[in-house]
Amino acid sequence: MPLAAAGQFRATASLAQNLTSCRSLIAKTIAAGAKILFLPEASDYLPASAAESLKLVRSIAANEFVLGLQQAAREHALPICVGIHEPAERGERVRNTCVYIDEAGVVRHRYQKLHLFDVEIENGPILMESRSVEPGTSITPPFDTPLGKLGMLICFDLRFPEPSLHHRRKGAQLLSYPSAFTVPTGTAGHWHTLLRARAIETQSYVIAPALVGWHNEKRRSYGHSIIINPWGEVLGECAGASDDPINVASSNNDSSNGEEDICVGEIDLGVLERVRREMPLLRRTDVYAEI
Ligand SMILES: O=C(O)CNC(=O)[C@H](CS)NC(=O)CCC(=O)C(=O)O
Repeated sequence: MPLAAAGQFRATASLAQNLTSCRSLIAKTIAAGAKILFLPEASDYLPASAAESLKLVRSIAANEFVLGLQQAAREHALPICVGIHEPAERGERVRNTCVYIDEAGVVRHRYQKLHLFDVEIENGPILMESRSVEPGTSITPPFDTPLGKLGMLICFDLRFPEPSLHHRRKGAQLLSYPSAFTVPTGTAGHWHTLLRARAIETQSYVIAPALVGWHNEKRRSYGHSIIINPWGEVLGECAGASDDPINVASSNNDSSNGEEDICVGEIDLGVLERVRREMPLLRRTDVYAEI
């Protein structure tokens, strides 16, 4: 059965450093024999502020991080699905997008994050994504990959069942959620619970690669990149953020604490068909609205 890989690393504001980390995840993916690699949200850079994001953002064609991944995809004939930033058409904002690079190194599909993370949680994260990010306005239809039909969503989208059910109705077999989940919400169980719910209710594979560790003095991500099957079972999972104190400058690319890693899972569409056949989820759209 073909393997999918989900990678995690500690992104910083350096595109070059992040490319180096992702190249090492690509090497691990090849060594594991996986046929497709999923990389986290904001893999090109994790900014410390909206101003820094505007300074770092560039178009796909001029993004050295994406160009490097395209070259690696071509070299290894490895499709790569990755979260990045793109400039918005106008205004002082960027787009939070996910692109699918095929085995020839061509950017074939893109999706722009629909739901933005604006939260002010006591003793928790205060993040206002909509200040710097322009929300998407459409769902990219599921498309063929060597492992099955893929529907792309991003991070905070995982809290909303509607777009994943929409993908399922359109034929998706795999759902991807590249993420940069916060530590307080991850520790509360939201990451595992919601992702397993999305897998169980859509009877699909869920692949969620996540950033991990300290990105800058203020921001740390939860990690726990994960692959879940249509029965809700966890097939593979990476470690969480280590308890190391803030160590932004020296610790990137340091895989010794286990943060930079991949997990893999077998994608068996026979299992998916069996789950869907054995437990048909027939909706009562005569009673409530179809999504
Ligand atoms: O685009 C960037 O620069 C990086 N983007 C992110 O880190 C995004 C928006 S701040 N993070 C999340 O959506 C976390 C959601 C989350 O943690 C939850 O739902 O609990």
